[in-house]
Amino acid sequence: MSVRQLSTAQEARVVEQAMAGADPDTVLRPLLDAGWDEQAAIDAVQAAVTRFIERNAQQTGLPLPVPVPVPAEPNGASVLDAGDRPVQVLASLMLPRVLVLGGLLADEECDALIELARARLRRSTTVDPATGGDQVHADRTSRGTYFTRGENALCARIDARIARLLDWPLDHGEGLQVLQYPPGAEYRPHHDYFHPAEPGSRVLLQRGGQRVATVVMYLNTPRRGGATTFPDVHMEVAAVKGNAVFFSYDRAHPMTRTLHAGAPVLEGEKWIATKWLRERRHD
Ligand SMILES: O=C(O)CCC(=O)C(=O)O
Ligand SMILES: [Fe+2]
Repeated sequence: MSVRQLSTAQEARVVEQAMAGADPDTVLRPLLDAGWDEQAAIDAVQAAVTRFIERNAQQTGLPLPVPVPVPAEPNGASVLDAGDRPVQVLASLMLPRVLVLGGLLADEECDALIELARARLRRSTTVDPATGGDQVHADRTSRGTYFTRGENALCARIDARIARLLDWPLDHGEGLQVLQYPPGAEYRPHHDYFHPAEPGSRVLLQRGGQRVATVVMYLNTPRRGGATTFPDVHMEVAAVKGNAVFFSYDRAHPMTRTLHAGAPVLEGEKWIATKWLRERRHD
């Protein structure tokens, strides 16, 4: 069976509706009413939207979007299944795509992760744009450590929980990074993707491709300060023990509005665990 094509007017309507965030049923309804077979209508709508995205990317010079984890639909379930634990959806934003999650970790898991990390903390580094190696940088005044994937039973459990929650293969995730921010420490605004133009990114991209999403888990509740902020949209996520913030970026570009920061810790300290998700297998 040949792929049925939309008329120019139908295609324009589909793109307009998709851009306005219409749900799939609304977009498909006029085609079904006009006698289209359901699968043919879905294929035609998908093809139209893909063509639009490609044209738009070409015209604007933007990179093409890649698939990212989609843990929740707009106005979907309030509680997500993470396999061994229910996780609450506390807030959701479409651009940037941000989900604030409640109860991703149990209190005891937060405490245990802190204790495992405490023994091996080092001053945090950032990626050296020239080489892709690590460098100590004033933008990042925390101390931290990395665990390899599944390094111990607790990390393995958290790695598996996140893979299940995000429906993203376990081996596409980097190992957990745990950070401690003492009072006054912060992580200034940055993107988590590797900047394509920087020479050092080549090395990092060879192993697993781009980062496409981040999960920042709060291992304690700082007395004051230490929110994760998204300056492009003036949003703050409060650091609350056991909660997490998920955000995804379908291309390595500021248009994703995923610029974010760890705001200064004003009183007490702040502990987080970060999981970055890659496009491909990260070994
Ligand atoms: O500390 C935070 O809230 C954000 C941490 C962060 O941006 C990162 O680890 O990449
Ligand atoms: Fe970050």
